Amino acid sequence: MVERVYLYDTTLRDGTQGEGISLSVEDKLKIVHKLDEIGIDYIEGGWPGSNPKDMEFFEQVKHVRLNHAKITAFGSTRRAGIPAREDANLQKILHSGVQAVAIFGKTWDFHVTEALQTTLDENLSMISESVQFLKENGLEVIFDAEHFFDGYKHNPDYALQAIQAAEAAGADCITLCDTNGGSLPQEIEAIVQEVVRRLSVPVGIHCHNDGELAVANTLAAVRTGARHVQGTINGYGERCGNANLISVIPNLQLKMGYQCIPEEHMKRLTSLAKYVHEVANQVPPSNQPFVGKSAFAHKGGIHVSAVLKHPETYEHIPPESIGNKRRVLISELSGQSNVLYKAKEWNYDLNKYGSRSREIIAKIKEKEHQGYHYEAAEASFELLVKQALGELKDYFTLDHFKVFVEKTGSETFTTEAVIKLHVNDQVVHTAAEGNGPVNALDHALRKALEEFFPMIKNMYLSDYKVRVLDEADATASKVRVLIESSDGKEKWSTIGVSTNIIEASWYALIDSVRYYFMKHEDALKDCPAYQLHTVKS
Ligand SMILES: CC(=O)SCCNC(=O)CCNC(=O)[C@H](O)C(C)(C)COP(=O)(O)OP(=O)(O)OC[C@H]1O[C@@H](n2cnc3c(N)ncnc32)[C@H](O)[C@@H]1OP(=O)(O)O
Ligand SMILES: CC(=O)C(=O)O
Repeated sequence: MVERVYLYDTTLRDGTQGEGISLSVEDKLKIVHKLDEIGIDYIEGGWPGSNPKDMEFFEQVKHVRLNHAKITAFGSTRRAGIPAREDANLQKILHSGVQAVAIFGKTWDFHVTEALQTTLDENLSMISESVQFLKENGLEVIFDAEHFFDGYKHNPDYALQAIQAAEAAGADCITLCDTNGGSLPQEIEAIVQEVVRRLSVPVGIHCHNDGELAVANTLAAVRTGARHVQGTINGYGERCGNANLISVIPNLQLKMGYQCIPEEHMKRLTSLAKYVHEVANQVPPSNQPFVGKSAFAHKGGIHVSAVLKHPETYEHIPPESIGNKRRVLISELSGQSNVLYKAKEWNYDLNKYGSRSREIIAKIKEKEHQGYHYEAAEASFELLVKQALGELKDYFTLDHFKVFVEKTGSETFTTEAVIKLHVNDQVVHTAAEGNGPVNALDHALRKALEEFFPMIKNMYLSDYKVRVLDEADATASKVRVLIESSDGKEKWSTIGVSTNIIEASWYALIDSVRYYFMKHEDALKDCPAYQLHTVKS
């Protein structure tokens, strides 16, 4: 039978101890729903004794119907020198209305004498009396053995006495914490093995990522008997973060054969990770293992060639199994296979064009050498392919444009662009103002084309980025302009490179418009200018 590992999510508590992470009560409630849906067993909502926001969360979450997860509160053992029933933190946990609680207690003697500034015996009493008090009040109690691994390395007898005190007082699970995140997998394995041998209650693991080993250490603990795993979505957490459940889950379930969440929910991992990044207002790291945009993005030609034959040549798991997808990138490191793959994605059968894919590759490599970066501008790449195949329509041609920037005295800058284009056999000549030269050029181009292609009103520039390519040349440097455009439904990116920023912007701008027209050729039939010729490659 498949063995079960229980998941305890602390995104809403330890996750918010990460720099830059702050969640409102509404954010926390939204995340609770998603965690419950995917099958997390315990959701630690916060520390009721810490702040009014967490108290409000526990009030509001009482009205939320969950299918699976238990909402859990967090807190510490009682303060030194007072009875547990008089401890304000423990009282607040009881009033929070939860059925389960995790309380952390000291297991490293150094922390007892230096941080708590109390005696080793008093700390053992704090642990056992706090656990007992919460148990007597009907709660499921998880004891988080703070700094357990460091404590065990310095004074194993005391560390063991501390967790045995929690067990004797009735704790339902003892979670061993690598609080400073500095332990190595082999240390975790040996220590967890020893603890599992000595305790009768289930053992859990809670790892921090200071040595970049939180996931590895968590897996090592499970290998040697831990069956309760604590972590956060996307690895948010104090300092360098906590064990990332988004990586822990597929490793345990797909590779080590444990069951953590229902099999059919595995495909939701990618969207869960993105959702939590979004709510937490974090930019998702593209190289995040398993779920990042680049996690299955193949760039090197050798890789793409092999992946097309057998995906497992360069993929450790099928991307779809966790809801991600394979991508192929175009760059100077591409081979024919990259181009064939992309062409197939766009439904072009390059095989019928003989050696064209080689010519396309040669062109890309040459352009990338000039400063182009097609990986970030797939629309420009698609135009390049279409043009090379002789299938790109000649929507308009430029006669010339002029851009004027004027400043007189204390007046603000004014900018104007004049443009002359040919659309079929007609000439169009317009001018427009803008809040800068590229904006004025964009306005003038649109104004000129609007009469022939009214659909241009539906598209707009959604992002504009400039990067200086060879800074050593200062103001004579080459610049790369990347433009992102949208029609409200789709987004596409185009590129231009030149030593002149206006010229680079122009190339990116016209690619953006040409791409839009190319993708909506059916709609172009209703446009006054529909009599298009193809562009010579
Ligand atoms: C390993 C972890 O991640 S533990 C969780 C850490 N998270 C947080 O600290 C976030 C929430 N914390 C808070 O809101 C506040 O720190 C509070 C409300 C808990 C306490 O605030 P204050 O009463 O002002 O105390 P302060 O934060 O300055 O110091 C912590 C106190 O807790 C004591 N303490 C620390 N661990 C424990 C423990 N396991 N059991 C009992 N007391 C403890 C410390 O000795 C210190 O006591 P002192 O004030 O007598 O020196
Ligand atoms: C309990 C906890 O968060 C820790 O020891 O890291």
